[in-house]
Amino acid sequence: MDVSSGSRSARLRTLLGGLRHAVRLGWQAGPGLVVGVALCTVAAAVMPVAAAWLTKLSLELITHPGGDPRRLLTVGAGLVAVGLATALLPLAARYLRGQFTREVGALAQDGLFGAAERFTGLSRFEDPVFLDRLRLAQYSGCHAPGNLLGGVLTVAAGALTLAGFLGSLFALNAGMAVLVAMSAVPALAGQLRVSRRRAATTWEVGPYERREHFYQEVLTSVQAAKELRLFAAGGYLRNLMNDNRRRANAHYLRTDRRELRTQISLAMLSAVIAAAGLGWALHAAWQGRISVGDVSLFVAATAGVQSTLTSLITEIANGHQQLTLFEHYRTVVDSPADLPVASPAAPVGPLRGGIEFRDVWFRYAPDQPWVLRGLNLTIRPGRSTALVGVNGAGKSTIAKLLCRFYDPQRGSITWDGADLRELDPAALRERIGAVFQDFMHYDLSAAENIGLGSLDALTDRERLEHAARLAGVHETLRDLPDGYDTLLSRVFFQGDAVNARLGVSLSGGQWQRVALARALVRGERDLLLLDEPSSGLDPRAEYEIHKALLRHRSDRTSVLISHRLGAVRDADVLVVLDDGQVAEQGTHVDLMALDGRYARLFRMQAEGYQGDPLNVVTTGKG
Ligand SMILES: Nc1ncnc2c1ncn2[C@@H]1O[C@H](COP(=O)(O)OP(=O)(O)OP(=O)(O)O)[C@@H](O)[C@H]1O
Repeated sequence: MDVSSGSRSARLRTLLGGLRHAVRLGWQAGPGLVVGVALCTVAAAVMPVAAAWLTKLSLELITHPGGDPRRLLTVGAGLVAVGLATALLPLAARYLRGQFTREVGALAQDGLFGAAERFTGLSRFEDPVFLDRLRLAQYSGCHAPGNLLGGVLTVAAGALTLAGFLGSLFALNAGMAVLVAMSAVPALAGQLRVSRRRAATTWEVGPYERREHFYQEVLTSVQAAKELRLFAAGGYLRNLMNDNRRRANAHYLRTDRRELRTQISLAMLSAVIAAAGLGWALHAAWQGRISVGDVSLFVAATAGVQSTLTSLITEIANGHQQLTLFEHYRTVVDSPADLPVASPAAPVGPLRGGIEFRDVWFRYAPDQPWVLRGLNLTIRPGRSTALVGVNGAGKSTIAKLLCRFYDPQRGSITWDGADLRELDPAALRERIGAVFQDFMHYDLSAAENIGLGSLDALTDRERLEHAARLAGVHETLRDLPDGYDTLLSRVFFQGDAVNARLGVSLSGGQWQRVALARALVRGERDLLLLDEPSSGLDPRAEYEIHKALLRHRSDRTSVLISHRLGAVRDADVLVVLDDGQVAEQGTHVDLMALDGRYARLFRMQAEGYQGDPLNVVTTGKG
């Protein structure tokens, strides 16, 4: 629910729901800290009152000599204690609040990223609105509960002070007390409007700030540094970064101006009321109805009520803004599953009958073109299937659909006859090993870079080394300064602050082998997806790795994607994709005999290697 829209009562219900959620989160983070902060804040608020009473008592004891001196001593000691408490309590409250904010921030962050991890598909991470929300959720989840606790306590403490001042004013002029109190109503309404606008501004500037952040990252990332320096493109990106900052600032400026206008109106209203009150007080004193002392008390009480009301209203408006922003956190944490999961989900057995795409239509979003248009394809168990086609033909899309990162809009994909939508995605993925085209370089140790493929192998060095050997990268990793424990990163230090050492950077092909090892460490999974697993390898390495993989998976199901037809010609079935459908399929020999697209592409590549070097061609258009 968006708190900036909907009826007033719906908005209120949402805000109250948010408040309950924030309180629950705060309480989970540290009940002791919440109680500690509350006690310190309330105690600090009553200290001035205690000091006033003890001062009054001590003055009375002094002006009435002959009393018990021990009483004066006790009152004096009380005053010292109150003085000390007045100095120390705010410090203790600040310390506890800092600790509370850190604890609740860590808890909220864990909750948020736990929720993000529960999204089984990829579409949320490709949705700019969701990414904007995620950014605000991170901020508000970490800060809102702490700020709300502080706000609630400040309001409670302010209410105590306000009651004292308002009582004094009421004793002198009841009408004036009511008038000052009533002036809080437009002030509160105005400030709430401002806080709603502020929260809306934070949402509106989200896309600009996220883009600004992207440019900042690119301008300082080592991956982009080569191109940006060679192409001298840094200035262009810096301008884009500045442009997004300027746009965000323009939004903030508009909001600041509105806020200024509201606050000027409210300040003038307060001044008019205070002036009217002063006029009444002077007139009453002139006529002898009240004393000069009363005038001074009246002025002090009016100023006290107004300033306390202002700070109370500001706190309430801040709390309102925090709650409005906290809705982003709640929305992410309470988001429904992105892909429907059957309940109960059917078990996923070892692949025996094969995987079938039946009349599969798929596009990434309703406003985007179809990538697959009624695709029919069978992936036979125990066989290797190679997908071939021009750039954008949909090969990687098929690999992602096989992992159920998306669901097709029409048709079905079945695993041994069971629709993937009926299966538990985690159980399905347990049965799959994969190297994706855009595989990750993790700034972690070499062992972790492989072990992430199967967490139970993280501490099993033998398994890690076996996978690395299969991927042909064992010797490289073994010979690193700290072997498999070497950090594969140039942006973080290895070791602690005292013994910090630079990590190591691998070559593109070595990284690709590490990614392959990560897939292979999963062991004998039912399905292995290899999306361009050897594009960065030298020809000899590519040949060796393919031979090793064929040996390793001789009776296993594999889907290979490659533009280098020489690398996949030995696959049991070659599938040529075109226009979102299967254009040709068969063995290399079948397809060469067919003399269709595959044969043309294969001959072009072969000629490229043997003939005129200027005619080197791959299956890609781009
Ligand atoms: N995450 C995505 N969101 C939107 N469109 C996408 C996404 N991924 C791919 N596409 C589009 O889907 C089409 C198929 O892309 P896909 O990556 O499956 O092709 P491919 O055959 O693997 O290409 P290549 O040989 O270049 O790797 C392309 O037109 C691409 O623009």
